Amino acid sequence: MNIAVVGGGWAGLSAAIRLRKYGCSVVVFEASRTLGGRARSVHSASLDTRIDNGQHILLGAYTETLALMRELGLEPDKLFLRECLQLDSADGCFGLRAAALPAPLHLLGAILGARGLSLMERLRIVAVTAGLRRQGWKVHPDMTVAQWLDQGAQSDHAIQSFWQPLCLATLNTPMGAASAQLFARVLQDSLGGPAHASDVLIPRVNLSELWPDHVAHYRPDDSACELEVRRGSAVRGLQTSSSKVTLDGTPFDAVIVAANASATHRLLQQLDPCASGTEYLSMLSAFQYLPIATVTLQLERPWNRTRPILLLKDSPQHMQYGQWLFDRSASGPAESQCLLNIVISDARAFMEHPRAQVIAATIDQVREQSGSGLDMPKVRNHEVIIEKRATFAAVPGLKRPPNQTPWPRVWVAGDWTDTGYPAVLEGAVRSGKQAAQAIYSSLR
Ligand SMILES: Cc1cc2nc3c(=O)[nH]c(=O)nc-3n(C[C@H](O)[C@H](O)[C@H](O)COP(=O)(O)OP(=O)(O)OC[C@H]3O[C@@H](n4cnc5c(N)ncnc54)[C@H](O)[C@@H]3O)c2cc1C
Repeated sequence: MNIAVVGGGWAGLSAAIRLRKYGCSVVVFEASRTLGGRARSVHSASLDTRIDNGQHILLGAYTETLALMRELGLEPDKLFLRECLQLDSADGCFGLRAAALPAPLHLLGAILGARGLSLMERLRIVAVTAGLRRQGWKVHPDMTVAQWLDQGAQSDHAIQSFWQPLCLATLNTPMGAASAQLFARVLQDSLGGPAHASDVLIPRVNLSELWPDHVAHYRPDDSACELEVRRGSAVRGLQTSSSKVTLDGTPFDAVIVAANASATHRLLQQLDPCASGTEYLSMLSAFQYLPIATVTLQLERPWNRTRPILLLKDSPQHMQYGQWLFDRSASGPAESQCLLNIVISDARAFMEHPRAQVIAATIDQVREQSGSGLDMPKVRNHEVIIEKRATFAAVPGLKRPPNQTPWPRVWVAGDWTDTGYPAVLEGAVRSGKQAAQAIYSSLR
């Protein structure tokens, strides 16, 4: 079988590996010169080094992603800084750390021992989470995270210090609009699994190098099947017949379109109209998107903070929108030793301000919240990367398309398909694997 994959993001590459393992010949077409899609490395001219398009973290619960890396012969233990769940605010006012106990006691210990929350607030967090577990991690599909927290009698203070950062980091959607069901899925995976599922994994190397760049060398057997990766190769035309699909004039037995939802829409709308095609296309065009901004500061010397990740308190009235601070001296490659990443999820408000002002405010925010005795070294240079369509808005009632399309020999994959996850790496990897399995069992 000769299969085409459109898109060299995590979903497309995951599909390609699985298909090659099944003994198919695969060609991956990637529009960009860099593999990885929304989780890729870029060259920063102002910092004169390679950085990521945005700070990413993975969880111990990302089992398919870790398995895929092992399949490629890579060693996740070396490629990630792995830590048990620990959240600390940069100003030291809030903190929790998973206890060295079996699940779920490790998290019970973390919440009951949390610094900066009253006893009542801690008990209510435990109660609302335990209630969710009893309900099989299911909530009403129309409910927002804000409504769920309100129902769980969470205080404003607990919401601001604990729930809001968690919701924005995992769904990139404000609590008032975010789907409680998708949030519950994240909690289920990280809190409802074994103790290591809630571990936080910070890449030690840049994202494209983590595994996407290794895919072209994947050779699971001695067969003549090839896995070819064509970079800088955007697919523009797609046609199907009962026996073939054709991409820009080249025939294949089938295709997995693993582009983002809007690029996938552009390709699929070229196909012959069919009964359920209109409904399928309308699911693809219904997504709304939200931006993520990453401000990278290059310091004069490494800061060597004790924690690689810290929570920041935002203060919109001062144009301070940073939510998380990553000190790359603890986790990054050698060339990242002096870099700090400040992450701003749902960065719409950040984008409204003049760039110079909002960067100065972000630097002030980090400096002010970093506590005495830990003076931040001088900032030498900075870079800002805004991914305008970082993720789809994880709102309630979203209809997400399945991998199988109404057109014969055409499958799709991506974090936006019906994975049950919000837009995350593990969802993309699982979607790719699922599409490959489906295509193989239907065509062989
Ligand atoms: C700044 C940022 C931070 C994030 N942080 C996290 C995090 O911490 N943890 C986490 O789990 N997730 C995070 N995510 C989400 C994660 O990056 C995505 O869920 C994941 O990368 C999506 O992968 P994908 O393969 O589905 O899609 P994409 O990465 O969008 O891949 C699609 C690919 O298709 C290519 N393409 C499009 N059209 C064509 C065409 N016509 N021909 C050929 N190629 C085409 C594109 O160039 C792209 O490479 C973050 C995302 C961003 C942007």
